[in-house]
Amino acid sequence: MLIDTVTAAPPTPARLGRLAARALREEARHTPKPGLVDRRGGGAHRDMTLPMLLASADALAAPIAACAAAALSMPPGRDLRAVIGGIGRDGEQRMLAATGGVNTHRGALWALGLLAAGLAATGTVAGAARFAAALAALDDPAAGPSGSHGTGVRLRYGAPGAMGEARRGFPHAVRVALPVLRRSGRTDALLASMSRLEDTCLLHRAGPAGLRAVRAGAAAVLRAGGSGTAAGAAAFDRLDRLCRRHRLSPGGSGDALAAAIFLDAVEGLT
Ligand SMILES: CC(C)(COP(=O)(O)OP(=O)(O)OC[C@H]1O[C@@H](n2cnc3c(N)ncnc32)[C@H](O[C@H]2O[C@H](COP(=O)(O)OP(=O)(O)OP(=O)(O)O)[C@@H](O)[C@H]2O)[C@@H]1O)[C@@H](O)C(=O)NCCC(=O)NCCS
Ligand SMILES: Nc1ncnc2[nH]cnc12
Repeated sequence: MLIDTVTAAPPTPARLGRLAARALREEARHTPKPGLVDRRGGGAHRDMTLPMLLASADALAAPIAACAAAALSMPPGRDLRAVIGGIGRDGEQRMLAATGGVNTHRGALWALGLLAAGLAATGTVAGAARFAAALAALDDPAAGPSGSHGTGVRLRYGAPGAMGEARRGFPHAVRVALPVLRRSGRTDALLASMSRLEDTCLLHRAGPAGLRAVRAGAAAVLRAGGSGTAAGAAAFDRLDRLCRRHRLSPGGSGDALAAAIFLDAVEGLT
């Protein structure tokens, strides 16, 4: 269920930044997560560690707070999109400085930055999703050509990726992961997103076949009753091994889980 009640007062931008960084740390520490960095190690990522993700999370508190502050200081529209684009690019540099050049949280900064802006401006999760979608629909006037993996995958497979997800109001964070998080916990929330998201991280690494295998593996765990049942735990183990063996990373779903943890924490304040 999407809650659309107005909070007494939305948290301040600084608090939203702290809550977002905490959500990113909690997502990083949550264990086990197939293919993702967790307390056991780097999963499918040879160049990431848990301490690196924690440092990256802390580096993003300030830019996410700045996105929220910007949304309070001007009406939604092209000027705000331009300001938030600048904050986002600066935030990406901070992330890269904290990680020695590794893209740990580009998608997460994008999602949590836009959602924090929407929470500051509207005070509700549903309002934040609409606000984020409307801002993402506007072109970023300063965006240069991007050689990102997401761009490559969009050109090759037509996958809408992180941009498409934002333009739809982050449905995998808001409508898929968040309700499952509340009902069944973080592991199943991650799996719910993995079973449905067209993750450009998976497409880039393993093409449509890799994406299909991960989606099917996550769906199998949920069909078996979730990670908390014996049959679900066995299916989870198979998925975990598959991701490690073939270096399959559901990075976009890691971001969706972090966003859901963030939204849940903000709603919990009211
Ligand atoms: C719009 C931007 C997000 C840029 O998007 P683009 O797709 O061009 O860029 P990417 O660098 O590919 O980053 C997008 C990240 O989003 C995650 N993601 C993937 N699929 C989806 C999806 N369907 N929906 C939502 N999010 C998705 C994903 O993050 C994870 O992947 C990380 C690692 O990815 P990668 O760099 O490809 O690395 P590896 O596979 O590990 O590479 P090798 O080691 O093999 O080399 C992972 O850890 C997750 O975090 C994608 O990475 C946006 O950034 C933008 O426009 N920014 C400009 C500034 C701005 O306007 N900001 C405003 C708000 S702050
Ligand atoms: N735990 C994690 N491991 C790798 N990439 C991620 N992106 C977001 N969370 C992640």
